[in-house]
Amino acid sequence: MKLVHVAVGVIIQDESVFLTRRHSDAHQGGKWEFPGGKVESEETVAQALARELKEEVDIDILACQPLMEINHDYGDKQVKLDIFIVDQFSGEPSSQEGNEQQWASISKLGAIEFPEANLAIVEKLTALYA
Ligand SMILES: Nc1nc2c([nH]c(=O)n2[C@H]2C[C@H](O)[C@@H](COP(=O)(O)OP(=O)(O)OP(=O)(O)O)O2)c(=O)[nH]1
Ligand SMILES: [Mg+2]
Repeated sequence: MKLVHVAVGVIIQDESVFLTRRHSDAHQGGKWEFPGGKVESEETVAQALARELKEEVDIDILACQPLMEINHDYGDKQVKLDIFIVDQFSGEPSSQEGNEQQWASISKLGAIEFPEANLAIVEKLTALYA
């Protein structure tokens, strides 16, 4: 089974979070996600998070805090998500890879289609911020 370690950034501003939509042909395609991606072998999780958020949404992280870690088995792929709250950054997040994007109110995250592993993230964000 393929195991992937993923750094994930919950970019928060004014009680909303920044989401991008996964390409339809990607794993979990078409679903909304928090920007992020695979931790490369020579990187720390923090380095991977900074690199992915720069590449995918063109922001520089000024401060982040660990939120939670989720291990999830999709059947075809096992993921370990290392999730961080990113509440201080420079630049305005904007999808660099042509994906759809949106700022979504934390109180309305329950209505958005995420990959299954994200359910626990939505629950925690709702409890903390909504
Ligand atoms: N970025 C991100 N990935 C998520 C979330 N929820 C979730 O299950 N995943 C899964 C989907 C993918 O299997 C994996 C992320 O891997 P990825 O393929 O997007 O990694 P990457 O950005 O490095 O992209 P690439 O190497 O394929 O170009 O984690 C989420 O909220 N954000
Ligand atoms: Mg990615």
